[in-house]
Amino acid sequence: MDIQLIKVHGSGNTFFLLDTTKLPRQLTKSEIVALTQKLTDHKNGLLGGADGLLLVGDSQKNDAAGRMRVINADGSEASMCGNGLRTVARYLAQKNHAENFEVETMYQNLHVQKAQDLFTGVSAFKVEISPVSFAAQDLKMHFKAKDQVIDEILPELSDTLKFTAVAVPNPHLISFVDDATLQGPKLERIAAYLNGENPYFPEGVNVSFVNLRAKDEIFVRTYERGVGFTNACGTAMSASSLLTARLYPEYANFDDTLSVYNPGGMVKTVPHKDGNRYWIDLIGNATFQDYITLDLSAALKQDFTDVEVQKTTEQKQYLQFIQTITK
Ligand SMILES: N[C@@H](CCC[C@H](N)C(=O)O)C(=O)O
Repeated sequence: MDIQLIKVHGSGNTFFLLDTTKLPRQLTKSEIVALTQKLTDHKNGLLGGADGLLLVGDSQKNDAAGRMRVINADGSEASMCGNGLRTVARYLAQKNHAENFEVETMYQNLHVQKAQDLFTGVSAFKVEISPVSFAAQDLKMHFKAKDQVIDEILPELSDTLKFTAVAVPNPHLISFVDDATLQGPKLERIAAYLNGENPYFPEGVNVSFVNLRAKDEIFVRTYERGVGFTNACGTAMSASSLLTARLYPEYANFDDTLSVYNPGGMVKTVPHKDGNRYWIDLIGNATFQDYITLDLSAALKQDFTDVEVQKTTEQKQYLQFIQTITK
């Protein structure tokens, strides 16, 4: 069976996007896991691999333009993906000739909207990141007698770093650090531990270090659950922006725009608060790099010899955009 994929990225967070409505039959769970692992493998995968697979389907209740499922590189399914949602929004916008609509995700329909191009040929979308929760049960977090962790030292992880745990709705553990710590080995040590067998986050957690750069400017480095280090994680950047406004009001205000730099580029975010409800707007590129046709059974054997690839010029333009920003 031939399948069509698009290799896409948001801030260098890379995915293969598959419109499952175009398949003659639906894929089984084990085919989805195996296909993701074979495609995304950075050594032997397709086109240098990727960080995950995005499945675009029909909205189940028919109250959204489509549905997004997110499969991490290791085959686990995530409840949300901010960078991926921008590319799915662009895909559905083109498919349905619409600019402003909702996309169904695991827990909630989310509002998405076309935004102004970031640069010539660099399409951008604004997506809603929601629902937000600090509750241990939503994070599937188990620190003794703690219902939430907000800006506290967790001696189980580090004697000096303060952490905040927040679900948006996928789980994030975030620490604000200085420049040396941002680039140092602690992030990998802590994140690799929490994404292996451990009593605190048995289902794993995305871990980010954030550096406050200037008013309305932060840098975020993330080690993702189910993937490892990625160039950027949209939900992590959104959660980090919200925490900047909540914990460091001298660096950001709710309802104001932040520039969030990351190893793969830059996005804009706007954290919002209404009583106890938080949400974030995430605005950034939705880049389509390659249109791909391949045979499913060959792909499941990691045989990519007969794959047809049509490269776009969008990555060239994205790299030009990157030249215009200072990290
Ligand atoms: N890269 C994504 C997040 C993908 C899911 C994450 N690894 C998880 O398991 O929660 C983003 O841009 O938000």
